[in-house]
Amino acid sequence: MNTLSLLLRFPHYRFLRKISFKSFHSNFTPGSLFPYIPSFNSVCLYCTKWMLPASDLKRGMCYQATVDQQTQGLCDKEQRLVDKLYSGLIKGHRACLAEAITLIESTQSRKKEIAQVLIQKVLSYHREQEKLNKGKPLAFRVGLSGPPGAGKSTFIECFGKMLTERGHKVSVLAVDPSSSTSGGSLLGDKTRMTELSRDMNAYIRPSPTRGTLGGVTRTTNEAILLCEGGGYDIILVETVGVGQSEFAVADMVDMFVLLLPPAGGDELQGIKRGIIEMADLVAITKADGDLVVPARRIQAEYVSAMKLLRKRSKVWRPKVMRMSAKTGEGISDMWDKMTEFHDLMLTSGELITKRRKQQKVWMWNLIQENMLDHFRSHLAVRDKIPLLEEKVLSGVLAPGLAADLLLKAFKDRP
Ligand SMILES: Nc1nc2c(ncn2[C@@H]2O[C@H](COP(=O)(O)OP(=O)(O)OP(=O)(O)O)[C@@H](O)[C@H]2O)c(=O)[nH]1
Repeated sequence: MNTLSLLLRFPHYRFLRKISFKSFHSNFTPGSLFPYIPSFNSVCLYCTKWMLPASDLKRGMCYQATVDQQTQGLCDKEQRLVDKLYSGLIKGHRACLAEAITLIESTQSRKKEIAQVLIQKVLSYHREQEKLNKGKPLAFRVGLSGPPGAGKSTFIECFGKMLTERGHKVSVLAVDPSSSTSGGSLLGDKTRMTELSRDMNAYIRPSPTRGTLGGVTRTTNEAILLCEGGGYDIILVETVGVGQSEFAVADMVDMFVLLLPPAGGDELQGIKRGIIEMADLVAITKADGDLVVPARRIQAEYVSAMKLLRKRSKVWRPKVMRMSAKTGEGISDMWDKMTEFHDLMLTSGELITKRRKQQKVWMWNLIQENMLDHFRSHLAVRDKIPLLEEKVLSGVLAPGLAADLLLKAFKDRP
C-alpha cells in the first residue's frame, strides 16, 4: 500500500503523521515528544492497531519509532519499574496490577509517559495472546449501570461470586465521576462488596477520574487493558447511571447492561432515554418478595418500550430480564443471556467491529481532551479566558464572538 492510498483510506493518519513529524523536530526530550498531546503515544499505539493492519512497514513509521524513543527515554530505574510491573502483571500478581493502575492514573507527566511504555508492552502481549486464541478477545468486557440504589453492588457481589465459582477471574472497575469532586469514591468502595473483595479470583478497583469525562475514558480504558493482561477474563465496569459517565462506559465495553429497580417513573426520572437505547440487556433488580409484582410490571413496560428502539445489531435484540441478588434468582439466566450475546457478536464479527470503532472513538476523545487542555493553558489564551467568560456571563459579549476571539488569539500566536 503506498502512502497516498494510506492517506485516502485512513485520513486521520495524515493528521497523526503531521504531529509526529513536528514533534520529532522539536527540542523536547524523547520522553516528552508530544507537548500538546501528552497521550499521543497511546493514541498512536491504539490507532495503529486498527489503522494499518496490512502494513507492518507503515505501522513501523509511526508506532515503532515512537515506542523506541519512549523506551530509550527511560532511565534505568524507570525501566526496572516497567519491567517489574509488566512481569508481575502477566504472572497475575495483584499487587503489580494495583501498582500499574495507580501509575496510569497518575497526573504527573513523567509517570504518564512511563505508564504508556507499560501499556505498550501489555498491548504487545495482548496481541500475542489473542493470536494464540485464534483472534478471540481475551476478555469479555461488560458495562453495568443503573441509578443510585438500583442494587448494582449487591448484584456484582452475587454475580461475581457465581463467576469465580465457575472458574472465571473477574475484575470490577468502578467508574465514579463524582470522586474527583467529592474527594471520596461513591462506587468501588470495597465495603460494598465485602465477600467478592476477599475472593482471590476477583479484583475490585475504583477508577477515579481526573474530573473530566475524558479522564473516565482514559484511565478506565487503560485499566481494562491492564486487567486483561493480568489474566482477568471478565471485566465488569460499573458506573452510576446519572450524568455522562455511563455513555463513556458504554463506548468501552462489549456489552452494556442497565440495572433498574422495580420503581415508579419518578425514581427513574434520572435515567436518560439515551442510555436505555445503549443497553444490550436491561435487568430489573430486586424481583423478590413484595417487589416481584412491580418488577414484572416494569419488565413488561420495558419490553414494549424497547421494541420501539432502533435496531443496533443484526444479530441481537436487547433483552429485558428480572433477577434478585438477594435470592439469587435469575442471576444464572442473566449470565446465560450474556454469553449468548457474546457468542453471537463474536461469530457474526460484530464484536471485533465494535471494538475497532471504540478504539477510534477513544483516540478522538483523547485528542479532543488534550487539545482542549492545550488551548486552555496556551499563553495567548490563558489570561483572556476569565475576562471573556465574565463578559459572556453578564451578557455583554455573545458566546460565539468570545469563542472567535479566543480561537483567533490561539491561532495567531504559535
Ligand atoms: N429486596 C432486595 N433488595 C436488594 C436487592 N439488591 C439490593 N437490594 C437493596 O437495595 C439497596 C441498594 O443496594 P446497592 O447494591 O447498594 O445498590 P447500588 O446500586 O450499588 O447503590 P449505590 O451504591 O447508591 O449506587 C440495599 O439496601 C440493598 O440491600 C435484591 O435483590 N432484593
